[in-house]
Parts: sequence; C-alpha cells; structure tokens
Amino acid sequence: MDGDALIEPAGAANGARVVTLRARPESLRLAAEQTAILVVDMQNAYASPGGYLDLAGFDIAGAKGAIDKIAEVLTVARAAGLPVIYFQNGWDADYVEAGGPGSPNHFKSNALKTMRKRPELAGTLLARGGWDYELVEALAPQPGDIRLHKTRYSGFFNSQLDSVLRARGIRNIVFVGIATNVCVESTLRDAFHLEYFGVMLEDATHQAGPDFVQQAAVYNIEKFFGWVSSVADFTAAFSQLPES
Ligand SMILES: C/C(=C/NC(N)=O)C(=O)O
Repeated sequence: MDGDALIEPAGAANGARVVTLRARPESLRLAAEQTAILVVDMQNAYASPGGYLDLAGFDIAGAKGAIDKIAEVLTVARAAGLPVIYFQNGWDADYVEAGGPGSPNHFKSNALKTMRKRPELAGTLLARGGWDYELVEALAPQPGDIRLHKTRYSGFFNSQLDSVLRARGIRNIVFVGIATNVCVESTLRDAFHLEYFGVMLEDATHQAGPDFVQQAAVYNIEKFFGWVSSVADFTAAFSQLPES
C-alpha cells in the first residue's frame, strides 16, 4: 500500500455517507450513495461441481470460499443500502447469442468447445433456462437486487449495465465473482475506460486457470485499472454506516 495515500472520487453530494476503504495501491474515500456491488457470474456454470468450468477441466476448488465471502459482502452491502447487481453470463437456448462461426466467441468459448467435444452435453452449458446458467443457491438474489444478462466476458458489452449505473448515480463499483481473470477483469477494465472507479475484493473472487492468473489479474487491476481490497476491509468500512 502506498503509505497514507487516499483517493477521493470527485462529485459526492453534500450529506453523502462517506467511508474510507482500505485498498491497494491507495485507500479510497467512497460515498455509499455512489457505490454498487457487482456480483459477476456466480452461476452453477462457474462455481458448482458438474458446472461448465468443472466439466471443462478447470479447478473450481476455490469457488466455495468465494461463495462464502460474497455472502458476507452482500449482507453488509444490503444493510448499508448499496445496490446489488448480479450478472449471469450465457446465451439463449438455441445459442444464437453465442454468435456462430462468424464470431471469435464460437472458437474461444470453452463452454462451446466442451459441448462440441462432448455432444452429450449439447444444449446444457450456459443456456438460459438451464441449471448451469442459474445463480448458485447460496447467493440467491433478494427483493430489490438487480439481475442482468450478458453474452460476452465484459459486463459492459451489449448489456444494460452502464444505463443501470448512470441512472442511480453510481461512480464506484465493488467487484466480486468468478472468474477473476476473465469476466471480472474484463468488466473492471471497461469500467475504467468508462470513468468508473473499480475495486475488486480479491478474496471474494476465484480464477479460471492456474494460481498465477489470479496474481496477474490482481497485479493488472492494482497497477493499471483500479484498486484491490478484501472482504474484511470492505466490512470494516461499510458496516460502520447507519442502516439505510
Ligand atoms: C472462462 C469463462 C469465464 N467466464 C467468467 N464468468 O469469467 C467463460 O465464460 O468461458
């Protein structure tokens, strides 16, 4: 951490409930009214045994820990009145949204590749309406939470996210979810380009791939695109706020 350095996003209204969140490389002064939680793709596909990542051969052992940490974050966030936005990644049941052979997604998506390799799985992975696409039970949305759908790794691409955030005056996005190095990092990078302040709670994420990709994503975010914090620091900051 960079000593006492503190970043304060401009534009908090008078009377805003402001907290200091310990983060790297600098701590952040955040107005609760301008801060939202983004829960990235906590679906059976990414976090449950028998889901897409597991079937495709990725190690999902760390997913359970991420689920538990995200549950802690959501309890604190809801009590503080922060909007909670869930993303679900995938496509329609006929995979029209996956793009077909004219799209690089057709060739790069490991879900599509796994289904081509194992035809018995055809139609099951990341298809809206199926178990794989559903959010894990332990993180079921609560009344008032927002659910958004996306079809590519970045949550800003062809989705309602930017409108939903701007309509609520959100400037700061706290990221949790799976996978750190794919959809979390892609969305946080786009957030940076759209002038949002992105903070990832690293212990509430899990990567797709070896440990070094988690470390690389943390490095990229801390060094270039945003800030990195922890669930304990988030809790310490936001649980001080009076219930909204
Ligand atoms: C590998 C992968 C990651 N998705 C995500 N939610 O980060 C995929 O969707 O294929």
